[in-house]
Amino acid sequence: MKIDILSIFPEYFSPLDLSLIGRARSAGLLRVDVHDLRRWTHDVHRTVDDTPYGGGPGMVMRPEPWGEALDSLVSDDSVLVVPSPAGEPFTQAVAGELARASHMVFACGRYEGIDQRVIDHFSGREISLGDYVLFGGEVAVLAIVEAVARLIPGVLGNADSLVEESHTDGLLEAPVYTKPASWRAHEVPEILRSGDHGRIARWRRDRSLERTARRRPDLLDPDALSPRDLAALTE
Ligand SMILES: Nc1nc2cc(Br)ccc2s1
Repeated sequence: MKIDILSIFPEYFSPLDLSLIGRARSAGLLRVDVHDLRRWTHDVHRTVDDTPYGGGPGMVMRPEPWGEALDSLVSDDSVLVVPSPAGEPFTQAVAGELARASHMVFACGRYEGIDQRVIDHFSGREISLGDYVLFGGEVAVLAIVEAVARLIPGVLGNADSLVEESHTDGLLEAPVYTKPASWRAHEVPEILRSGDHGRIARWRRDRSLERTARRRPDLLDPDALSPRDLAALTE
């Protein structure tokens, strides 16, 4: 997969050189290029913003630099993602969808946002990480790139990790434990040390259902649960 990121703060993306993503880039599984939007300005001050039509506080990002930048990066196979507080919710399902794209272009807005005509002209997909407002799209792009990159075959060393993690099956993942068996008088649940993999799998499913019902009842779809699952929720 090829990823292009446009921002007035390209240095925000140095973390993408680290760890798994850094290794994926070195292995050729992923190519990430970051571009300074000011490269497509032509005035001495390299201006990227102006006052909003209709008045109101703050500044809006001008369409011209975005238009020239996106003309040079976007093709018919590209998916343009524009992080925005007004976007569709970013979910694991959306991450899975984006992971199938061959080319993603991310437009990082700042100030009050990007002139809407840019997003409309390039059929950008506005995506929100949650109901809060950041200073810009850069932090959101880091999160989206990480969530998508780990779904690309070969990026995550152990693909099994994808199977039981939160949201893969629509539920929150069960709690996890490691050695020592006793830590500050807190014991690891005995069943996890039993070696009975069938009972362990059931225990984890029950904990996942309980945790989801308690913290994120909105994720529960009773029609998608087995009678055994429903029984676990009513115990
Ligand atoms: N939650 C989010 N806040 C923002 C703010 C700006 Br400015 C641009 C993108 C995003 S995504």
